Amino acid sequence: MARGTKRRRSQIEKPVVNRDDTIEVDEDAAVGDSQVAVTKAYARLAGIRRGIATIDLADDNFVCGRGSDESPVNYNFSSASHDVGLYRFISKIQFAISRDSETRRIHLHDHSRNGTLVNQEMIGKGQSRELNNGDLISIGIPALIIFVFETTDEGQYPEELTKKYHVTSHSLGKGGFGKVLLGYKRSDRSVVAIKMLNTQFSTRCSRAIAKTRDIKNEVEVMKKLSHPNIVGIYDWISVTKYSYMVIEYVGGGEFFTKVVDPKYNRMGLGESLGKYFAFQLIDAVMYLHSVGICHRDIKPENILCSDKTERCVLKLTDFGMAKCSVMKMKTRCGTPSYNAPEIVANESIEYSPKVDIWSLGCVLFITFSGYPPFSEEYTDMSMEDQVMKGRLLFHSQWRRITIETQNMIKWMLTVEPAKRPSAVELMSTDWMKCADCRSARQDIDQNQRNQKVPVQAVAAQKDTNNNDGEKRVVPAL
Ligand SMILES: Nc1ncnc2c1ncn2[C@@H]1O[C@H](COP(=O)(O)OP(=O)(O)OP(=O)(O)O)[C@@H](O)[C@H]1O
Repeated sequence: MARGTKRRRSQIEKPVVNRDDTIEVDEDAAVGDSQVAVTKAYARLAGIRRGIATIDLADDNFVCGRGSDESPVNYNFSSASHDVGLYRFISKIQFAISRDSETRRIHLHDHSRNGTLVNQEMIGKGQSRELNNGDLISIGIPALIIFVFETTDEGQYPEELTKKYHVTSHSLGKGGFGKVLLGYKRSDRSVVAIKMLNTQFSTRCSRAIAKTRDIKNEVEVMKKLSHPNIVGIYDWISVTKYSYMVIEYVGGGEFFTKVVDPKYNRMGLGESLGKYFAFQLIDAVMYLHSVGICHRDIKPENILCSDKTERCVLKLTDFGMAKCSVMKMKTRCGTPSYNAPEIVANESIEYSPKVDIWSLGCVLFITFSGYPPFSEEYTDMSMEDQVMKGRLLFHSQWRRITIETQNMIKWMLTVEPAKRPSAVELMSTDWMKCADCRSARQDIDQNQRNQKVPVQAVAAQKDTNNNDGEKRVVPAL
Protein backbone atom coordinates (compact mmCIF):
# COMPACT_ATOMS: atom_id res chain seq x y z
CA MET A 1 0.00 0.00 0.00
CA ALA A 2 1.30 3.44 -0.89
CA ARG A 3 2.39 5.66 1.95
CA GLY A 4 -0.31 7.92 3.20
CA THR A 5 -3.14 5.77 1.80
CA LYS A 6 -5.87 5.61 4.39
CA ARG A 7 -7.04 2.22 5.61
CA ARG A 8 -10.58 1.57 6.66
CA ARG A 9 -11.08 0.69 10.30
CA SER A 10 -11.78 -2.97 9.51
CA GLN A 11 -8.36 -3.27 7.88
CA ILE A 12 -6.45 -1.98 10.86
CA GLU A 13 -5.07 -4.70 13.05
CA LYS A 14 -6.01 -3.97 16.61
CA PRO A 15 -3.25 -4.46 19.09
CA VAL A 16 -3.64 -7.60 21.11
CA VAL A 17 -4.71 -6.61 24.58
CA ASN A 18 -4.40 -9.06 27.40
CA ARG A 19 -5.64 -6.94 30.24
CA ASP A 20 -8.55 -4.63 30.76
CA ASP A 21 -6.64 -1.60 29.53
CA THR A 22 -8.42 0.65 27.15
CA ILE A 23 -6.34 0.90 24.00
CA GLU A 24 -8.01 2.73 21.17
CA VAL A 25 -6.94 2.74 17.57
CA ASP A 26 -7.20 5.99 15.68
CA GLU A 27 -9.96 5.46 13.15
CA ASP A 28 -8.42 7.53 10.40
CA ALA A 29 -4.89 6.46 10.87
CA ALA A 30 -2.89 5.37 7.85
CA VAL A 31 -0.67 2.35 8.28
CA GLY A 32 2.37 4.54 8.55
CA ASP A 33 0.77 6.94 10.94
CA SER A 34 -1.43 4.63 12.97
CA GLN A 35 -1.58 5.58 16.57
CA VAL A 36 -2.47 3.41 19.51
CA ALA A 37 -3.78 6.01 21.86
CA VAL A 38 -4.36 5.79 25.57
CA THR A 39 -5.06 8.48 28.07
CA LYS A 40 -2.45 10.00 30.39
CA ALA A 41 0.54 8.65 28.53
CA TYR A 42 3.87 9.12 30.29
CA ALA A 43 5.84 8.25 27.17
CA ARG A 44 5.45 7.26 23.58
CA LEU A 45 7.03 4.79 21.19
CA ALA A 46 7.03 6.83 18.00
CA GLY A 47 6.99 4.44 15.06
CA ILE A 48 9.42 5.62 12.42
CA ARG A 49 9.28 2.66 10.06
CA ARG A 50 6.39 2.09 7.73
CA GLY A 51 3.75 -0.15 9.22
CA ILE A 52 4.92 0.46 12.78
CA ALA A 53 2.38 2.24 14.93
CA THR A 54 3.01 5.07 17.34
CA ILE A 55 2.12 3.79 20.79
CA ASP A 56 1.26 5.87 23.81
CA LEU A 57 2.48 4.27 27.01
CA ALA A 58 0.25 4.76 30.03
CA ASP A 59 0.57 1.52 31.96
CA ASP A 60 3.57 0.60 34.00
CA ASN A 61 4.13 -2.50 31.86
CA PHE A 62 3.89 -2.84 28.12
CA VAL A 63 4.84 -5.86 26.02
CA CYS A 64 5.70 -5.93 22.30
CA GLY A 65 6.24 -8.87 20.00
CA ARG A 66 4.52 -11.05 17.43
CA GLY A 67 2.51 -12.56 20.26
CA SER A 68 0.57 -15.83 20.39
CA ASP A 69 -2.14 -17.39 22.51
CA GLU A 70 0.48 -18.45 25.02
CA SER A 71 2.44 -15.23 24.77
CA PRO A 72 -0.03 -12.35 24.65
CA VAL A 73 1.33 -8.90 23.90
CA ASN A 74 0.06 -5.33 23.96
CA TYR A 75 1.36 -4.58 20.48
CA ASN A 76 1.79 -7.39 17.96
CA PHE A 77 3.47 -5.77 14.93
CA SER A 78 0.86 -7.29 12.59
CA SER A 79 0.73 -4.08 10.58
CA ALA A 80 4.41 -4.64 9.76
CA SER A 81 4.04 -8.31 8.76
CA HIS A 82 4.52 -7.37 5.08
CA ASP A 83 7.96 -6.01 5.97
CA VAL A 84 9.88 -9.27 5.69
CA GLY A 85 13.23 -7.62 6.38
CA LEU A 86 11.95 -6.57 9.79
CA TYR A 87 9.30 -9.14 10.67
CA ARG A 88 11.69 -12.10 10.48
CA PHE A 89 13.69 -10.57 13.35
CA ILE A 90 10.71 -10.11 15.68
CA SER A 91 10.19 -12.68 18.43
CA LYS A 92 6.90 -13.68 19.98
CA ILE A 93 7.88 -11.54 22.92
CA GLN A 94 10.36 -8.97 21.66
CA PHE A 95 10.68 -6.57 24.53
CA ALA A 96 8.79 -5.14 27.46
CA ILE A 97 8.79 -1.63 28.81
CA SER A 98 8.24 -1.00 32.48
CA ARG A 99 8.01 2.08 34.60
CA ASP A 100 8.89 2.04 38.25
CA SER A 101 5.88 3.54 39.98
CA GLU A 102 8.05 5.15 42.66
CA THR A 103 11.16 6.32 40.85
CA ARG A 104 9.34 6.85 37.51
CA ARG A 105 12.37 5.46 35.75
CA ILE A 106 11.58 3.58 32.59
CA HIS A 107 13.36 0.42 31.44
CA LEU A 108 13.36 -1.75 28.36
CA HIS A 109 13.69 -5.49 28.99
CA ASP A 110 14.89 -7.52 26.05
CA HIS A 111 13.18 -10.92 25.69
CA SER A 112 14.09 -11.77 22.13
CA ARG A 113 16.40 -14.26 20.49
CA ASN A 114 17.58 -11.79 17.84
CA GLY A 115 17.88 -9.00 20.35
CA THR A 116 16.66 -5.46 20.80
CA LEU A 117 18.99 -2.48 20.52
CA VAL A 118 18.83 0.88 22.23
CA ASN A 119 20.83 3.60 20.50
CA GLN A 120 22.40 0.94 18.28
CA GLU A 121 23.66 -1.07 21.28
CA MET A 122 22.46 -4.59 21.71
CA ILE A 123 20.66 -5.16 25.03
CA GLY A 124 20.49 -8.96 24.77
CA LYS A 125 17.98 -11.52 25.94
CA GLY A 126 17.30 -11.25 29.65
CA GLN A 127 19.03 -7.86 29.94
CA SER A 128 17.51 -4.44 30.64
CA ARG A 129 18.41 -0.86 29.94
CA GLU A 130 17.01 2.45 31.11
CA LEU A 131 15.29 4.51 28.44
CA ASN A 132 15.68 8.25 28.03
CA ASN A 133 13.93 10.78 25.85
CA GLY A 134 14.97 10.44 22.20
CA ASP A 135 16.46 6.95 22.44
CA LEU A 136 16.36 4.83 19.29
CA ILE A 137 14.98 1.30 19.49
CA SER A 138 16.05 -1.17 16.79
CA ILE A 139 15.28 -4.82 16.25
CA GLY A 140 17.96 -7.43 15.54
CA ILE A 141 20.48 -5.12 13.87
CA PRO A 142 21.34 -1.44 14.42
CA ALA A 143 19.93 -0.38 11.06
CA LEU A 144 16.42 -1.68 11.76
CA ILE A 145 15.30 1.32 13.79
CA ILE A 146 11.59 1.10 14.47
CA PHE A 147 10.84 3.44 17.36
CA VAL A 148 12.01 6.68 18.88
CA PHE A 149 11.24 6.64 22.59
CA GLU A 150 9.75 9.95 23.67
CA THR A 151 8.74 11.01 27.15
CA THR A 152 5.71 13.26 27.22
CA ASP A 153 6.56 15.31 30.28
CA GLU A 154 9.88 16.75 29.12
CA GLY A 155 10.34 20.20 27.79
CA GLN A 156 13.82 19.31 26.56
CA TYR A 157 13.14 20.74 23.11
CA PRO A 158 10.74 23.49 22.07
CA GLU A 159 7.28 22.46 20.97
CA GLU A 160 7.77 24.26 17.65
CA LEU A 161 10.43 21.65 16.92
CA THR A 162 8.88 18.53 18.43
CA LYS A 163 5.49 19.01 16.81
CA LYS A 164 7.17 18.59 13.42
CA TYR A 165 10.13 16.35 14.22
CA HIS A 166 11.09 13.43 16.40
CA VAL A 167 14.33 14.56 18.00
CA THR A 168 16.50 11.59 18.94
CA SER A 169 19.31 11.42 21.47
CA HIS A 170 21.67 10.12 18.77
CA SER A 171 24.45 12.65 18.19
CA LEU A 172 25.75 12.83 14.62
CA GLY A 173 28.58 15.14 15.59
CA LYS A 174 29.66 18.23 17.46
CA GLY A 175 30.58 21.64 16.18
CA GLY A 176 31.88 24.81 17.73
CA PHE A 177 28.36 25.98 18.60
CA GLY A 178 26.55 22.86 19.65
CA LYS A 179 25.65 19.42 18.47
CA VAL A 180 23.98 17.80 15.51
CA LEU A 181 21.28 15.24 16.32
CA LEU A 182 19.53 12.62 14.26
CA GLY A 183 15.85 13.36 13.77
CA TYR A 184 12.83 12.25 11.78
CA LYS A 185 10.11 14.29 10.13
CA ARG A 186 6.77 13.45 11.69
CA SER A 187 5.02 13.98 8.36
CA ASP A 188 6.75 11.23 6.37
CA ARG A 189 9.24 9.76 8.84
CA SER A 190 12.18 10.66 6.65
CA VAL A 191 15.50 11.15 8.39
CA VAL A 192 16.96 14.61 9.03
CA ALA A 193 19.91 16.16 10.84
CA ILE A 194 19.03 18.71 13.51
CA LYS A 195 21.79 21.20 14.13
CA MET A 196 21.43 22.77 17.58
CA LEU A 197 23.25 26.06 17.78
CA ASN A 198 23.75 27.81 21.08
CA THR A 199 23.00 31.42 20.21
CA GLN A 200 24.62 32.66 23.40
CA PHE A 201 28.05 31.77 22.09
CA SER A 202 27.99 34.34 19.37
CA THR A 203 31.58 33.90 18.32
CA ARG A 204 32.76 31.13 16.12
CA CYS A 205 35.82 29.83 17.87
CA SER A 206 36.42 26.29 16.73
CA ARG A 207 38.67 25.69 13.75
CA ALA A 208 38.01 28.99 12.06
CA ILE A 209 39.00 32.61 12.64
CA ALA A 210 36.78 34.16 15.32
CA LYS A 211 33.82 35.89 13.79
CA THR A 212 30.31 36.46 15.00
CA ARG A 213 28.11 33.78 13.58
CA ASP A 214 25.03 35.20 11.95
CA ILE A 215 22.71 32.21 12.05
CA LYS A 216 19.92 34.11 10.32
CA ASN A 217 22.23 34.87 7.41
CA GLU A 218 23.38 31.25 7.32
CA VAL A 219 19.77 30.09 7.09
CA GLU A 220 18.87 32.71 4.47
CA VAL A 221 21.82 31.61 2.34
CA MET A 222 20.96 27.92 2.66
CA LYS A 223 17.31 28.55 1.79
CA LYS A 224 18.38 30.02 -1.54
CA LEU A 225 20.37 26.95 -2.51
CA SER A 226 19.32 23.79 -4.26
CA HIS A 227 22.10 21.59 -5.60
CA PRO A 228 22.88 17.88 -5.22
CA ASN A 229 26.34 18.66 -3.83
CA ILE A 230 25.11 21.14 -1.24
CA VAL A 231 23.37 20.19 2.01
CA GLY A 232 19.72 21.27 1.87
CA ILE A 233 17.80 22.98 4.66
CA TYR A 234 14.22 22.08 5.60
CA ASP A 235 13.47 24.26 8.57
CA TRP A 236 14.78 26.73 11.10
CA ILE A 237 13.35 27.13 14.57
CA SER A 238 14.80 29.76 16.84
CA VAL A 239 13.94 30.06 20.51
CA THR A 240 15.63 31.99 23.30
CA LYS A 241 18.92 30.19 23.80
CA TYR A 242 19.06 27.81 20.87
CA SER A 243 18.50 27.80 17.16
CA TYR A 244 17.61 24.53 15.48
CA MET A 245 18.49 24.10 11.84
CA VAL A 246 16.78 21.09 10.34
CA ILE A 247 18.94 20.00 7.43
CA GLU A 248 19.43 17.16 5.01
CA TYR A 249 20.92 14.08 6.67
CA VAL A 250 24.25 13.12 5.12
CA GLY A 251 25.39 9.85 6.65
CA GLY A 252 28.99 9.24 5.55
CA GLY A 253 30.88 11.64 7.83
CA GLU A 254 33.34 14.40 6.99
CA PHE A 255 35.36 14.27 3.77
CA PHE A 256 38.35 15.08 6.00
CA THR A 257 38.11 11.60 7.55
CA LYS A 258 38.19 10.04 4.10
CA VAL A 259 41.22 12.05 3.00
CA VAL A 260 43.24 11.01 6.08
CA ASP A 261 41.98 7.41 6.06
CA PRO A 262 45.02 5.19 6.81
CA LYS A 263 44.01 2.91 3.93
CA TYR A 264 45.35 5.58 1.57
CA ASN A 265 48.73 5.56 3.38
CA ARG A 266 48.89 9.36 3.53
CA MET A 267 49.34 9.26 -0.23
CA GLY A 268 46.05 10.93 -1.15
CA LEU A 269 43.17 9.40 -3.02
CA GLY A 270 44.99 9.25 -6.36
CA GLU A 271 44.15 10.56 -9.83
CA SER A 272 40.92 8.75 -10.62
CA LEU A 273 39.12 9.11 -7.28
CA GLY A 274 40.53 12.62 -6.88
CA LYS A 275 38.97 13.73 -10.17
CA TYR A 276 35.71 12.05 -9.25
CA PHE A 277 35.52 14.31 -6.18
CA ALA A 278 37.03 17.36 -7.91
CA PHE A 279 34.16 17.35 -10.41
CA GLN A 280 31.56 17.35 -7.64
CA LEU A 281 33.18 20.16 -5.69
CA ILE A 282 33.81 22.36 -8.71
CA ASP A 283 30.19 21.85 -9.78
CA ALA A 284 28.98 22.87 -6.29
CA VAL A 285 31.15 26.01 -6.25
CA MET A 286 30.16 26.90 -9.82
CA TYR A 287 26.52 26.74 -8.76
CA LEU A 288 27.15 28.77 -5.58
CA HIS A 289 28.90 31.53 -7.49
CA SER A 290 26.22 31.50 -10.21
CA VAL A 291 23.63 32.41 -7.56
CA GLY A 292 25.89 35.07 -6.07
CA ILE A 293 27.01 33.25 -2.92
CA CYS A 294 30.58 32.97 -1.69
CA HIS A 295 31.12 30.19 0.89
CA ARG A 296 34.32 31.59 2.43
CA ASP A 297 35.12 28.50 4.53
CA ILE A 298 35.63 25.61 2.13
CA LYS A 299 37.71 22.87 3.75
CA PRO A 300 37.47 19.07 4.04
CA GLU A 301 35.73 19.36 7.43
CA ASN A 302 32.88 21.30 5.79
CA ILE A 303 32.28 18.68 3.13
CA LEU A 304 30.16 15.66 4.05
CA CYS A 305 30.05 12.24 2.37
CA SER A 306 26.69 10.76 1.42
CA ASP A 307 27.72 7.33 2.74
CA LYS A 308 30.77 5.24 3.62
CA THR A 309 31.37 3.89 0.13
CA GLU A 310 34.58 4.89 -1.65
CA ARG A 311 32.81 6.71 -4.50
CA CYS A 312 30.26 8.66 -2.56
CA VAL A 313 28.45 11.91 -3.29
CA LEU A 314 29.96 14.95 -1.57
CA LYS A 315 27.88 17.70 -0.01
CA LEU A 316 29.21 21.12 0.88
CA THR A 317 27.93 22.32 4.23
CA ASP A 318 28.38 24.92 6.98
CA PHE A 319 27.37 28.24 5.46
CA GLY A 320 28.12 30.10 8.69
CA MET A 321 30.67 32.31 6.87
CA ALA A 322 28.88 32.56 3.53
CA LYS A 323 28.10 35.90 2.02
CA CYS A 324 26.22 37.30 -0.90
CA SER A 325 29.12 38.04 -3.22
CA VAL A 326 27.64 41.17 -4.78
CA MET A 327 28.24 42.82 -1.41
CA LYS A 328 31.68 44.06 -0.47
CA MET A 329 33.74 41.31 1.11
CA LYS A 330 36.60 42.47 3.28
CA THR A 331 36.25 40.52 6.51
CA ARG A 332 39.08 38.18 7.44
CA CYS A 333 37.27 34.95 8.05
CA GLY A 334 37.58 31.29 7.20
CA THR A 335 40.27 28.84 8.27
CA PRO A 336 43.89 30.09 8.03
CA SER A 337 45.43 27.17 6.15
CA TYR A 338 42.69 27.32 3.49
CA ASN A 339 42.52 31.11 3.21
CA ALA A 340 43.44 32.87 -0.03
CA PRO A 341 46.36 35.37 -0.03
CA GLU A 342 43.98 38.31 -0.52
CA ILE A 343 42.22 37.37 2.77
CA VAL A 344 45.52 36.82 4.55
CA ALA A 345 46.92 40.12 3.17
CA ASN A 346 44.91 42.74 4.99
CA GLU A 347 41.50 43.85 6.08
CA SER A 348 41.18 46.79 3.78
CA ILE A 349 41.50 44.86 0.51
CA GLU A 350 38.22 43.84 -1.01
CA TYR A 351 38.12 40.28 -2.29
CA SER A 352 35.97 38.26 -4.66
CA PRO A 353 34.45 34.75 -4.81
CA LYS A 354 37.82 33.62 -6.19
CA VAL A 355 38.73 33.06 -2.52
CA ASP A 356 36.58 29.92 -2.76
CA ILE A 357 38.62 28.70 -5.73
CA TRP A 358 41.80 29.04 -3.66
CA SER A 359 40.27 27.08 -0.76
CA LEU A 360 39.03 24.47 -3.21
CA GLY A 361 42.56 24.28 -4.63
CA CYS A 362 43.82 23.54 -1.09
CA VAL A 363 41.15 20.85 -0.64
CA LEU A 364 42.06 19.22 -3.96
CA PHE A 365 45.78 19.45 -3.21
CA ILE A 366 45.30 17.39 -0.06
CA THR A 367 42.80 15.10 -1.81
CA PHE A 368 45.31 14.15 -4.50
CA SER A 369 48.42 14.01 -2.32
CA GLY A 370 47.38 13.33 1.27
CA TYR A 371 49.19 16.39 2.72
CA PRO A 372 48.13 20.05 2.92
CA PRO A 373 49.67 22.70 0.67
CA PHE A 374 50.11 25.22 3.50
CA SER A 375 50.71 24.42 7.12
CA GLU A 376 52.10 25.79 10.37
CA GLU A 377 54.07 22.54 10.54
CA TYR A 378 56.30 23.54 7.62
CA THR A 379 58.84 25.31 9.76
CA ASP A 380 61.03 26.72 6.98
CA MET A 381 58.58 29.54 6.37
CA SER A 382 55.68 31.10 8.24
CA MET A 383 52.30 29.94 6.98
CA GLU A 384 51.45 33.49 6.03
CA ASP A 385 54.53 33.62 3.76
CA GLN A 386 53.76 30.21 2.26
CA VAL A 387 50.31 31.48 1.30
CA MET A 388 51.36 34.96 0.19
CA LYS A 389 54.07 33.48 -2.05
CA GLY A 390 51.90 30.57 -3.15
CA ARG A 391 54.78 28.29 -2.23
CA LEU A 392 53.88 24.69 -3.13
CA LEU A 393 56.00 21.64 -2.40
CA PHE A 394 55.36 18.70 -4.70
CA HIS A 395 56.66 15.63 -2.88
CA SER A 396 56.88 12.06 -4.12
CA GLN A 397 53.11 11.55 -3.68
CA TRP A 398 52.62 13.57 -6.85
CA ARG A 399 54.57 11.10 -9.00
CA ARG A 400 51.41 9.09 -9.54
CA ILE A 401 49.39 12.21 -10.41
CA THR A 402 49.36 13.49 -14.00
CA ILE A 403 50.99 16.79 -14.98
CA GLU A 404 47.56 18.03 -16.17
CA THR A 405 46.13 17.56 -12.69
CA GLN A 406 49.15 19.20 -11.07
CA ASN A 407 48.75 22.17 -13.40
CA MET A 408 45.07 22.50 -12.56
CA ILE A 409 45.84 22.61 -8.85
CA LYS A 410 48.62 25.16 -9.42
CA TRP A 411 46.20 27.26 -11.47
CA MET A 412 43.65 27.22 -8.63
CA LEU A 413 46.41 28.21 -6.21
CA THR A 414 47.50 31.25 -8.21
CA VAL A 415 48.28 34.08 -5.82
CA GLU A 416 46.87 36.80 -8.05
CA PRO A 417 43.05 36.47 -7.98
CA ALA A 418 42.65 37.87 -11.51
CA LYS A 419 44.81 35.06 -12.91
CA ARG A 420 43.09 32.39 -10.82
CA PRO A 421 40.35 30.57 -12.76
CA SER A 422 36.65 30.88 -12.04
CA ALA A 423 34.63 27.71 -11.42
CA VAL A 424 33.12 28.07 -14.90
CA GLU A 425 36.58 28.17 -16.45
CA LEU A 426 37.61 25.09 -14.49
CA MET A 427 34.52 23.21 -15.53
CA SER A 428 35.06 23.98 -19.21
CA THR A 429 38.59 22.53 -19.35
CA ASP A 430 39.36 19.23 -21.06
CA TRP A 431 40.53 18.04 -17.65
CA MET A 432 36.90 17.90 -16.59
CA LYS A 433 35.85 15.90 -19.63
CA CYS A 434 36.91 12.53 -18.32
CA ALA A 435 35.34 9.19 -17.46
CA ASP A 436 35.64 9.87 -13.71
CA CYS A 437 33.73 13.13 -14.06
CA ARG A 438 31.00 11.44 -16.12
CA SER A 439 30.74 8.68 -13.56
CA ALA A 440 30.47 11.29 -10.78
CA ARG A 441 27.59 12.95 -12.68
CA GLN A 442 25.79 9.60 -13.03
CA ASP A 443 26.24 8.76 -9.36
CA ILE A 444 24.95 12.16 -8.30
CA ASP A 445 21.84 11.67 -10.46
CA GLN A 446 21.31 8.21 -9.01
CA ASN A 447 21.73 9.54 -5.48
CA GLN A 448 19.09 12.16 -6.17
CA ARG A 449 16.68 9.58 -7.55
CA ASN A 450 17.16 7.49 -4.40
CA GLN A 451 16.46 10.49 -2.21
CA LYS A 452 13.14 11.10 -3.93
CA VAL A 453 11.96 7.63 -2.91
CA PRO A 454 10.03 7.76 0.34
CA VAL A 455 12.13 5.96 2.88
CA GLN A 456 12.06 5.47 6.61
CA ALA A 457 15.65 6.43 6.90
CA VAL A 458 18.10 7.53 4.30
CA ALA A 459 21.80 6.77 3.99
CA ALA A 460 22.31 4.34 1.22
CA GLN A 461 24.46 1.63 2.67
CA LYS A 462 22.68 -1.49 1.51
CA ASP A 463 19.18 -2.40 0.54
CA THR A 464 17.11 -4.44 2.92
CA ASN A 465 14.80 -7.18 1.77
CA ASN A 466 11.33 -5.92 1.39
CA ASN A 467 8.46 -7.22 -0.55
CA ASP A 468 6.54 -4.06 -1.29
CA GLY A 469 8.59 -3.03 -4.29
CA GLU A 470 9.80 0.11 -2.57
CA LYS A 471 13.52 0.78 -2.64
CA ARG A 472 14.54 0.99 0.96
CA VAL A 473 17.83 1.94 2.37
CA VAL A 474 19.28 1.36 5.76
CA PRO A 475 20.81 4.04 7.94
CA ALA A 476 24.33 3.35 9.11
CA LEU A 477 24.64 5.74 11.99
N1 LIG B 1 23.73 17.21 7.62
C1 LIG B 1 24.40 16.39 8.40
N2 LIG B 1 24.18 15.07 8.39
C2 LIG B 1 24.87 14.23 9.19
N3 LIG B 1 25.83 14.63 10.05
C3 LIG B 1 26.10 15.95 10.10
C4 LIG B 1 25.41 16.89 9.30
N4 LIG B 1 25.90 18.13 9.56
C5 LIG B 1 26.86 17.96 10.48
N5 LIG B 1 26.99 16.66 10.82
C6 LIG B 1 27.94 16.12 11.78
O1 LIG B 1 28.11 17.05 12.85
C7 LIG B 1 29.46 17.52 12.90
C8 LIG B 1 29.48 19.01 13.26
O2 LIG B 1 28.78 19.75 12.28
P1 LIG B 1 29.22 21.19 11.78
O3 LIG B 1 30.68 21.14 11.46
O4 LIG B 1 28.32 21.62 10.70
O5 LIG B 1 28.96 22.06 13.07
P2 LIG B 1 29.43 23.55 13.29
O6 LIG B 1 28.89 24.01 14.60
O7 LIG B 1 29.06 24.34 12.11
O8 LIG B 1 30.99 23.31 13.34
P3 LIG B 1 32.15 24.36 13.18
O9 LIG B 1 32.43 24.80 14.54
O10 LIG B 1 33.26 23.56 12.56
O11 LIG B 1 31.65 25.44 12.30
C9 LIG B 1 30.03 17.21 11.52
O12 LIG B 1 31.38 17.00 11.59
C10 LIG B 1 29.29 15.94 11.13
O13 LIG B 1 29.92 14.82 11.70
